[in-house]
Formats: sequence, C-alpha cells, structure tokens
Amino acid sequence: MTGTVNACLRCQLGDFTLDVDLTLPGSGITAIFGHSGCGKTTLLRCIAGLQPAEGHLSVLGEPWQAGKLSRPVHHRPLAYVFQETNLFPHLSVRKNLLYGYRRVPKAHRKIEPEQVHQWLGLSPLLERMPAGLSGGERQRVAIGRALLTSPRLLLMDEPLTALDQQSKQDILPYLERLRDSLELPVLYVSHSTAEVARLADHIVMMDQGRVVAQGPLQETLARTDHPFRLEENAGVILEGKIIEVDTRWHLCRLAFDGGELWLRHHDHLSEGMTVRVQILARDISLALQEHPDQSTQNLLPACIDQIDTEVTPGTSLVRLGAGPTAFLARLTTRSLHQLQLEQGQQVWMQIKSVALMD
Ligand SMILES: Nc1ncnc2c1ncn2[C@@H]1O[C@H](COP(=O)(O)OP(=O)(O)OP(=O)(O)O)[C@@H](O)[C@H]1O
Repeated sequence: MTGTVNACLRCQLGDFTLDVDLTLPGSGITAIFGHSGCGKTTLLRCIAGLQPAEGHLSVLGEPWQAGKLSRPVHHRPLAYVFQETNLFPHLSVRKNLLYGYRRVPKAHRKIEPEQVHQWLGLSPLLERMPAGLSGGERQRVAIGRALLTSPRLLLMDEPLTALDQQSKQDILPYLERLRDSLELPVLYVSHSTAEVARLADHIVMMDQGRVVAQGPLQETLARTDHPFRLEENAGVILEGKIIEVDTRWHLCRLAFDGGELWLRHHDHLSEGMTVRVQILARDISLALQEHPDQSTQNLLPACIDQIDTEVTPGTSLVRLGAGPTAFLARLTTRSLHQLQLEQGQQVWMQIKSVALMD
C-alpha cells in the first residue's frame, strides 16, 4: 500500500526466529516495544538490509525487498540512530551535520540544514567540537546528521538509553517537535513506557520474534486480550486539554473526550495546553456507587466493555469506556466476583494517580 511501511520478514539467527508482518503508518513515530531479546534490533537490522531476511518490504510505495530483489544497504534511503552517536571527533558540529547532506544529490534533498538547526536547537553548537558536548547535545547532533541525508525512513534504536535522566528530559521536547514536523515514518525502539507514551502515535508489541499487537497507541494499550500485558505497566495513555489551573491546591483540571480529571500542577502547565497522561491499571479501583468521600478527586462513571479474568493468578483486567476513551483497571479476581461485575455494567472508577507524560 502507498503511504505506509509494509514489512513481512523472516530470518533465523541461531535458535532465534524473527517472523513479523507489519503495516505501519507513513508518518509519525511507531514505537517498537518488548522485553529484552524479543527481536527489536533484529527487526530494524532486517529493514535496514544489514541482516538478510526472506519476505518483502516496501516503504512509502517503493519496494525495497520483494522476491529475489533486495536493495543493498546503501540503496535504502534510511537513517539509523543508535545509543552511540559515532560523531566524527575531528569535525565541528557544523561539519558533522553537513557530512551526509553533501553526499545527497541536490535534487533529492528534502531537508535543509536551517530546518534541522531550528528543530533540534543546534545553532549555538555549530562551531563546537563533539568532545565538548554533553551526551544529550551529541545525540541531537547525531539525529540532525541523520535527518540531513533526507531519508525516507528513520530508524532509532534506544536513542536515549545512554543519557542520564535530566538529559533525557531535556531532549524529549526536541523529539516531540520532530514528530510534529517531519513527514516521514520513524521506527523507535525503546524499553521506556514513559518515552513511548510521550512520543509514539503507533505501537508494535513484540514477543519472542513475533508481533503480538500493533495499532494506534491508545487503542492498542487499552486491549486486555493480547499475550503481552505490560504487567505492572498495563494502563492507558490519554490526551487532553488543561482547562483550569488551581494554584492554591497545585492542581490542574484536564478535559478529555469522555470526562475530566485532576492532576498535580507542574510549573510549565498552563490553560489551553494539550498534554498526555498515563493512568496505570493498578491505579484504578472500581465501585458500584459514587463514593461519598469527596477527598477522592478523580471519580468517573464508566461502562465495562470487557473482562479478562486471571491474566495472572488471582488478578483480572477490566476494560472500561468513559465516553469514547478506554481505561484499564486491574483488580483481584476475588473483588471481581464480590462486586459481581459483568460486561455492559455501569460502575465508578476511582483513579488514584494520573502521571503527566511531559
Ligand atoms: N548473530 C546472532 N546469532 C545468534 N543469535 C542472535 C544473533 N543476533 C541476535 N541474536 C539473538 O536474537 C534475539 C533477538 O535479539 P535482538 O538484539 O534483536 O533483541 P532486542 O529485542 O533488540 O533486545 P534488547 O532490548 O536487549 O536490545 C536474541 O535472543 C539474541 O541473542
């Protein structure tokens, strides 16, 4: 299909088999998510042509692999960003950035240096040498250098893993800006649910070389039925708008499609901002009646869509809808029986914690 990335690939590495069939959107960030050793890097290497695989691959309507045809690595217009930045130590930031750009014929250049400087805040760094940069700055330069090759596809393999917590926080707004400005597909491998929640529009969940779920982020995270359940991290992401800032109690009111929630105020939040929040299944409890205790700030009516009992011994997952927005609640199978919950029933969700993803 034009406008998408289609990858139906299979390869064998010793005892490990990668066998995937993916249809991914032609723009935005797709997170590739799964336990260590499930095959995320192998998948990117097959797409890049670094690892031979059987099957077919097309990117935005162009076949990169089909039958006997398999474009070699240097004929696949993609850029690959790793944990390690591999900048040329003897070249300034400006020259590092221009290294790939100059090798792209003028007619094929889609991304210009000024754009990249602006997206990634690189202008103040241009005359500096890589050795004098912080880890986060180096990674911004590496991403900029990758983009200046005007790729049709950007592969990012745990690009933030080597950074400390503060540098990760500092670089995330740049990646968000890229996501909103770039018109190319980005495949982003990460172990961090916070990164995925904040950046991705689409998610592929892998387990033992196979895809166990793929689809739009919010919808896919709200599924209860796939074998990869994120365990402690099961939960949903939702996007909403700040409609009130209550400085007295350090709280903000967030309106989303299906209701309103209170969350803790952070200095950078102001009325009108759109933000993403994560609500974990373990932070929602269910009640049959509206709780009389007014200290429970976040109490929402919802309808039970689906119940998945015994996802692990003694625990069950319940999917609920508040308007069109899906939530997941985790409760003990004993509570499920005591409350006599069933599909289609109206209940109250008590939401104990709402984590801001910005
Ligand atoms: N050259 C190889 N020969 C044999 N097995 C390999 C080879 N390369 C990778 N593997 C195996 O393939 C599996 C998938 O590895 P891969 O690096 O793709 O996983 P991953 O999901 O990216 O892991 P991580 O999150 O730890 O980086 C692992 O079991 C790994 O040991």
